[in-house]
Amino acid sequence: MQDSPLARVQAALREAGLGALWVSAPANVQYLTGFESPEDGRVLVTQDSATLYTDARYTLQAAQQSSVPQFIGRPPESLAHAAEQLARLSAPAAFEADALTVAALDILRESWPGELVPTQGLVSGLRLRKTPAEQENIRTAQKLADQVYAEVRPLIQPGTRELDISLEIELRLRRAGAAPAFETIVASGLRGALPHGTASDKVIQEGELVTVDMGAALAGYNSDMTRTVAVGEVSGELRRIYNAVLEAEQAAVRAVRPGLTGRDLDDVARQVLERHGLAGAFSHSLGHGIGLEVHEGPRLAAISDDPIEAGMVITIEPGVYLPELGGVRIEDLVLVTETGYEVLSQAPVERV
Ligand SMILES: CSCC[C@H](N)C(=O)N1CCC[C@H]1C(=O)O
Repeated sequence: MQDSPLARVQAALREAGLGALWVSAPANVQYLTGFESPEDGRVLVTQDSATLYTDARYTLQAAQQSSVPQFIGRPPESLAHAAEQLARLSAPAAFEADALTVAALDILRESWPGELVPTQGLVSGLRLRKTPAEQENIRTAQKLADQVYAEVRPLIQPGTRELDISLEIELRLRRAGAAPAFETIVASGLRGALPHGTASDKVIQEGELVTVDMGAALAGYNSDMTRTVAVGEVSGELRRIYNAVLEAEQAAVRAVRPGLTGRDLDDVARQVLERHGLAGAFSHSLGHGIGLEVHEGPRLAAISDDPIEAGMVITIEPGVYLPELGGVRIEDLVLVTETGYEVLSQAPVERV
């Protein structure tokens, strides 16, 4: 309890001179309570209590899953209940500025007494470094993704539609009790130049590269991995960009250790691609943290000062996208350890 996420938020409230925090970001609601339908939940955390607010569709589920007491009801009753708690406080209450619409804030201001101040990162900052239990959840999700990828890899053949690859992946994830962490990306041939090229009805052809970007969501935690594979013999230019991306990816993975920033790692990959004359075609950032959300801190980007710390789980995913030729992305899921890194994604990276 002493070091639970809730206890740490309460300590942060005391330190910041805040009486309470209204938590509305779904991942933060789940992190603090264990409630697995967090889009329909909010939490009021005070310095010495916490209440999960949800509605009657979740009475039983919330009782089973939530580690904090529940109030079952909708606004205005739920907000009136929270107002009673807030009326007892002498310090201002805070809300999550990055997870509340202007309209929702207006309703809170009309419903509650006292000052309401914006905060950012109070809970999501705690989520950056994963506990051993969270690491295990992500590891398990990735193991399943590796297994599903291995089962589906033989289907990536001339004559198969991209859609049929993604359907197979998603069906197998669901059969195993998981869900796709995001809409599976299967981008073949020229479509490979689309970084978010979700599967289409395009038929895969001999001589194409196919990028598969997939993740499993299991027990609330997500995995994320990309492999690009060749179907038959590919052109020399496709082979060149594939090997450049692979070199960039491996260099960045090997550089991972605590003490760097997200920018340092992004630089490592970008410099390799620069040497190959391909940095201009690397149109996104190197990677991101992952956990209860697919995209969370730290950012691994040219503009990111985010520190890399032990316990973080990050993706390393450089890509090169050339509209006249296609594209390549290779992505591993990496745990930052005290001394360096551990690669969690085990699906083979193929030679092209
Ligand atoms: C829609 S989720 C995409 C998952 C993917 N692995 C990913 O994070 N990216 C693919 C292109 C870059 C990066 C991103 O920032 O979206």
